[in-house]
Amino acid sequence: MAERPYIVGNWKMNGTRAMLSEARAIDRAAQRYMKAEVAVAPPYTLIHAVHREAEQIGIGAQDCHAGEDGAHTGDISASMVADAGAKFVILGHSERRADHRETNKQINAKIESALEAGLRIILCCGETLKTRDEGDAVDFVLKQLKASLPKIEDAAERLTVAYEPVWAIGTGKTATPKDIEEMHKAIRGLLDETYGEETSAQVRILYGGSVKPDNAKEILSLPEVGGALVGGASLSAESFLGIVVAASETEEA
Ligand SMILES: O=C(CO)COP(=O)(O)O
Repeated sequence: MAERPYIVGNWKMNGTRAMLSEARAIDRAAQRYMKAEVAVAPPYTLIHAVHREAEQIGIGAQDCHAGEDGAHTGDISASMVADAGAKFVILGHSERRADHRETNKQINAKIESALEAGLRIILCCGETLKTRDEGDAVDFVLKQLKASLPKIEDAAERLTVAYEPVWAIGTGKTATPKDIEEMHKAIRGLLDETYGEETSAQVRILYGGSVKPDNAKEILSLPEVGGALVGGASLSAESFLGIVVAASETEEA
């Protein structure tokens, strides 16, 4: 794959200003591993501060509202996160779908709004264990994506898809290489169908779900895996950088 592997830390609802030293350490070390593209998505409260610390890594948000501004107490718009220094936004994470009942339609509206604000998008998808056990994982994920993918031929280079099986998030369980490969190939097929092969080739597909330094190399070497979306292991510079190192070693694979 021509593009550098994309390693993104999703800090979720973790981090106070004490975490800024971790962000600084990640940023300084990332300058030595230029074969990987490294980014973190801190909570809203830290976006601006991490942005000020960072010279190398990309900074993103974990969500945004679909509207531009107005009476939406507690919400943050795409242009507001961009103003704080975010260059991308994670949308459709399974924790948002579960905790806030976000639908594919709402996620699609957020994507359009974020693209409008000039942000890059990481669109998450993934099945529950029940769906996988019923043999419907691929169909389910493709349906999620079909309903939320933006109509954006010209913005494809700003789109990344992240496959995150719900049952692998924060559980220490990872999907098998065979399952990851099967799902990523199916997602690529859908992207080819939706945007055409040339445009689809610009969209990276990340894997997320218990990625750690000791399994990163195997996962990142799989066909169609263009990087990783990392939760727990992104909260310390040491473990996150272990994944960045693995990514920079697998780049030629
Ligand atoms: O949800 C995830 C990243 O968005 C994955 O989380 P974990 O790496 O903690 O399993």
